[in-house]
This record gives sequence, structure tokens and C-alpha cells, in this order.
Amino acid sequence: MTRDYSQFLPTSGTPTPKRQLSALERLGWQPFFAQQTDLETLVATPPVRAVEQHRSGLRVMGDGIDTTLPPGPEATVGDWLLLNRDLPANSAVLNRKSLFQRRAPGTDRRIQLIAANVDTAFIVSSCNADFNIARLERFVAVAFQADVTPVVLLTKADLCDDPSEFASQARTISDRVPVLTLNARSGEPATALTDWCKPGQTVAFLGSSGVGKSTLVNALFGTGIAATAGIREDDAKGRHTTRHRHLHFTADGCGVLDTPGIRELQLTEADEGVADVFEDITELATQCRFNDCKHDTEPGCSVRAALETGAIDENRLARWRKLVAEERFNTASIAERRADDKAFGKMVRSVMKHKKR
Ligand SMILES: Nc1nc2c(ncn2[C@@H]2O[C@H](COP(=O)(O)OP(=O)(O)OP(=O)(O)O)[C@@H](O)[C@H]2O)c(=O)[nH]1
Ligand SMILES: [Zn+2]
Repeated sequence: MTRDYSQFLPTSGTPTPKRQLSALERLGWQPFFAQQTDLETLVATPPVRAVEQHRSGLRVMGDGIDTTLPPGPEATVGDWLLLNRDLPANSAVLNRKSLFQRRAPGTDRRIQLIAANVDTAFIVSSCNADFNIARLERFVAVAFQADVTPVVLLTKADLCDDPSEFASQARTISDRVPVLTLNARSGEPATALTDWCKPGQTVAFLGSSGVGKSTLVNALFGTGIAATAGIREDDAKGRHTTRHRHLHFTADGCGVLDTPGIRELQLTEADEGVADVFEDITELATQCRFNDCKHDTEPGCSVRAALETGAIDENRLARWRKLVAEERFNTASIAERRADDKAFGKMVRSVMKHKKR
């Protein structure tokens, strides 16, 4: 039998909708991964994607492959590996397009890999009291840092008199972040999210409890959920619960990442993500006279000057200060934290002083 290896090779641009996707493409195989290797290697060590993380190992799927790798590879859900059939624990991990990671709590504070190769992060909040601009900015910073495209979804638009009020607030976060309002319980998500939930794409949902993440995931899967790669578990109350990290695929071939860890991602090692969200303020800060300007009382401070002319918003500046402080604190090691304790206390007091509400 002659096998068709053309699926391994990079295609130019995005696949045309008419072409039938290969098994690998339906798992999220993209030119980015194909370009890292060659045909010979791909035949000897077929690519597989990590879809579930268990204590006992990593479940991986490929073209006609569904197996569990013993612990060994430094890999997480979403990763692409080249399966070494003789020594599965030695399977090589391909370079990642994107990566969510966090620092473990506790003393060693190791970096933990949360999810790899996510294309779009839906940052979910609701058109009600859950809506909190600072929290949204924090999630957007985490997504930027991970190299994942953030999209803000504001659910429960059907329960709110004026959803556009929430949307316009969310649009002030960054002009690089689309904002949508919707009723997650209606037919809207299936059509509103199609730009991002395309075959071969991988998406994740971030947001606090009760905002509608599970409802949105269910809407994407429709009734086809039982036919997907990973079957979801239900607890006694019939509510969907996720006990381990899990990537499952819609009938169309869009990967949906379900992980409890990703919902409460901390802001750590995310200075670039924060800088991206507050691009304007970051840019101004580079123009201050002093490199270490605290934008407080220093002469020649561009940030304060912009504040005075109304070029930047006072509340937004306060949120930036708080996010920068939070990021620094989370990223610092325990030893650094002890050493910086005094400095940090001072920084917090200074933030509080600047924060009007
Ligand atoms: N009317 C209306 N109800 C919604 C909407 N989105 C979610 N809900 C309801 O809000 C409740 C919480 O939704 P979930 O999807 O369970 O929220 P979640 O974000 O998955 O919550 P956790 O699993 O706790 O993280 C459910 O009763 C949903 O039916 C919406 O857009 N409109
Ligand atoms: Zn300054």
C-alpha cells in the first residue's frame, strides 16, 4: 500500500475550505510544526498530539494512533511530539507556537507547563457584576505573554438592558482584542465564534466561575459531544467537571482545551504580556527622563505629563501600576520576595496612593 505523505508537508497559507482535512490537520497539525522536521523523520517517528494528561502519562493521538506515553517528555496537553515507537518516553517535543505556563506554588516554585499550541483564548466574562476591567486586562496579558490571540466574550447579553455599555468598556483594553457580546445559551456561539473555531484550530476558555465557559463549550460541540475524541465526565449532579487537562475535538476538527488550571492562571513571568496590553503607557514610560522613573514626583516624567493632558486615563494608569506590581511579586522567587518585602510594601502603598478607587 502506498501511503500519502503529502499531509505531513507544509501547505501554503490556511487550508482551503473545500479540501478535505487530513487526520493530522484535524488534530491541529499546521505548517509551523511541519517546517521543523522532514519527511524521513516524520515517517520514522510519526507526529502525535498530546490530548490528555494523566499521572500515569500523556495520551497522544495521531493518524491512526491513540496511545499513552509513559512519563518522560517535558510535554503538556496540546504539544506535538514525534513518536518514538521503540522508546516512547524519548519522543521529541516539537517547538511550540504558544505556551501557557505558571509557577508551581510551594517552595521550589518550578515552572509548570499548562497548555501548548493554543491559537485563540476566549476570555469570558458576563454583562453583569462579574464584569471587571482589571480582571479582563490580566487575562489578556496572560494570553499575550503565551503568544495566544485573546478574544473577549461577554455572555448573558440577554439578561442585560444595555450590553453595548459593557462592550465599549472592554474595547478600551486594547485595539488588538476583539470584543463580542452574546447569549451563550442560544444558537449565537455556533455562528459568532466561527472565525476562530475553524477546523485545525485550537481554542481555550478562560474566566471566573459561572460566566458561561461550559455553556459555550457545549454550544460548540452541539449534540456531537459523545462522538468526540475525549468524552467528558459528569459528576453526580450532572454538571460537567474536568479532573485533568484535556483537549477534545469538535466534529469539524476544532480543538477545545478544557483545563481547570487554565481558568485561574496567575500573572507570572508576564511582563511582556502586561506591556502589550498597556502599550501606550509602556511607550510613554520609555520617554521619562530617568530610566527608573516611578512616575510619581520625578521631573521629566512623560507618564504624568500625559495624565495631565488627559492623553491617558487615570484609572487605567492605576490598573497598570497594580498589574505591574502583581506580576513582579508573582515572578519573584521566595528569596527575592523576602529581600524585596520592604520595597514591595512601599510599592503597594504607592499603588494604593495612586489608585483612586
Ligand atoms: N441567560 C443566560 N444564561 C447563561 C449565559 N451563559 C451562561 N449562562 C448560565 O450561567 C450558569 C453558569 O454557566 P456555566 O457555563 O456553568 O459557567 P462556567 O463558566 O462554566 O462555570 P464554572 O464551571 O464554575 O467555571 C448556567 O446556569 C448557564 O446556563 C448567557 O449568555 N445567558
Ligand atoms: Zn515617569
